[in-house]
Amino acid sequence: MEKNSFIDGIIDGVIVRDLKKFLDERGWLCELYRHDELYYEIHPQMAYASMTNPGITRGPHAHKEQTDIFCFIGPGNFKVVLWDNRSHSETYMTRQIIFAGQDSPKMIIVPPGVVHGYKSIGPGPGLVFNAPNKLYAGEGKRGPVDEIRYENDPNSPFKL
Ligand SMILES: Cc1cn([C@H]2C[C@H](O)[C@@H](COP(=O)(O)OP(=O)(O)O[C@H]3O[C@H](C)C(=O)[C@H](O)[C@H]3O)O2)c(=O)[nH]c1=O
Repeated sequence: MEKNSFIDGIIDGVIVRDLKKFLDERGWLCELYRHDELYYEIHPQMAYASMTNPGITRGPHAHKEQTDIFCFIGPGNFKVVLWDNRSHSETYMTRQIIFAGQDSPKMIIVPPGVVHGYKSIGPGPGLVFNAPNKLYAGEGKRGPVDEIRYENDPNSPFKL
C-alpha cells in the first residue's frame, strides 16, 4: 500500500465532538464523556492519561477489537491523524486529520481497525485522556495487548 494512496475525508464510524469548557472566575470544568451519550458497546472499561512533549508523535497504532475514546482538552494542542485500514469499510483508504486540544477541545471516538496517531504541536507538553472499551492486557493485565504498532515499521504507509 503506497503511503500516498489515502484520500483525505471523513471516516465511517469515527465520531468527533466538540467539548465544552464551563469557564468562570475559578477556572474551567469540562465533561469528557457520559454513558447516556455513548452506545452501550463502547462504554469505557478503563481510562488513562498521557503527556506528550512538543514535536513528539504517539502511534500510529490500531486495535482489532478496542474502541478508543480520546479526549483532547489541553494543556497543549495535537494534530490527530486517522487512517481507515478496514477493507470492508465504505471509507477504506480514507485519511482524516483533526486538530484538537486546549484551543479546540474535542472527543474523538476511534473504532477498531482505524489506525490512529497524534503529534503534540505545543505550546508545551500535551495531555491526552483515553477511555477505551477494553481493559489494557485484559483482566489483571494477564492477557495479550490488543494493539498493532506501526511507528517502527519503515514501510508503514501511516505517516503523520
Ligand atoms: C495504554 C496503556 C499503557 N500502559 C503502559 C505500557 C507501557 O509500559 C507504557 C506506555 O504505553 P505505550 O507505549 O503503549 O503508550 P503509547 O505509545 O502512547 O500508546 C498508547 O497511545 C496510543 C495513541 C495508542 O493508541 C495505544 O493503544 C496506547 O497504548 O504504559 C499501561 O500500563 N496501561 C495502558 O492502558
